[in-house]
Amino acid sequence: MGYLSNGEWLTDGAMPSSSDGRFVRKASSFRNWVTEDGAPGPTGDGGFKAEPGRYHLIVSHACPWAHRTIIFRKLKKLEEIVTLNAVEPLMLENGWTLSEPDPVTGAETAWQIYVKADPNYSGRATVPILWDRKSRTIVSNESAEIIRMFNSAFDAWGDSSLDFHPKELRQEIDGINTLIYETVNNGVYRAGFARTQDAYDEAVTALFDTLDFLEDRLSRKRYLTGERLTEADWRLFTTLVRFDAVYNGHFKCNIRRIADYPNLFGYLRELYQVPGVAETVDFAAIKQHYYGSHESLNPTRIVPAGPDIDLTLPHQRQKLAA
Ligand SMILES: N[C@@H](CCC(=O)N[C@@H](CS)C(=O)NCC(=O)O)C(=O)O
Repeated sequence: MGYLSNGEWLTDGAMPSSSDGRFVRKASSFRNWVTEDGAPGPTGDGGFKAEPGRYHLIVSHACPWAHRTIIFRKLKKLEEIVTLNAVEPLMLENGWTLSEPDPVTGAETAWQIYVKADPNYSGRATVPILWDRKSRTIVSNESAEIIRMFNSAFDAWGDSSLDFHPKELRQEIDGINTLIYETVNNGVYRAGFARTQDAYDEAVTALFDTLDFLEDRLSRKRYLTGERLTEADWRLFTTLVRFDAVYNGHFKCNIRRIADYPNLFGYLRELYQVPGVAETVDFAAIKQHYYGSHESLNPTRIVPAGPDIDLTLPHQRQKLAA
């Protein structure tokens, strides 16, 4: 995996891991916010006013972080408001690449977009990227914040009746997000990219402890915070939907499959069946990306055939409605 050093693309870097073999994810660096009136958000600089046709989202269909932003764009009905372009599934020596130059930025790779935004940029060239046509820069490369922008900043055009981060549930959502981020969303990567047995054991144990906890919670509640679908559910969904297809085998998260957990599996099917969501899930791209991009984990790059799992089967979660 390559990275940028002072605007130069280098490919001799190892994946980020600490000296004790633990995988460490770097914090995102563009942290501005699109807001209704252009005022600065909780972090970063102002000047990014919500306007139709002004912003452009670069995603990978394989990436669970980018997938959150694709789901929010879809469910909040922002497809005509924020344009989208997707990189190719494989991430090799040039990092994420586009099959043809991006019509908005002119870039052929994700790293070129970072250099256009900051000619001296140092760090990884990750997706998602939210690009501003007007100031020709990156607004944000942090999915957790892009989904908050999509949730409310564009309500003049999108579906303002949907709120995935309602005030009265914010504290609960933030709490569950933290647990799920550390042990599940990033936990699968900490297991898969561990360089030592101890680092792997620690990650896989914490991951399955949380899955067991969530299984119990979802036996009583229809969604993570109760009766209402929130941001926390969509953040969990993008990891769950990849789990049996890639994390179970490729990242060695194989104590159990999601299909072995009746409640988590029913919940996964229900979220998958929310209108519009299934079309955001590209299993071929997901499998090709993971099995084909990480040579150190899968040198043959052979993509396994399974699993044979049907997410369109009835979920029967209605019985949990109050
Ligand atoms: N914190 C970021 C993480 C994004 C991220 O790590 N994306 C991965 C793809 S799944 C990526 O682009 N990796 C490229 C690299 O690390 O070089 C977010 O949630 O937006």
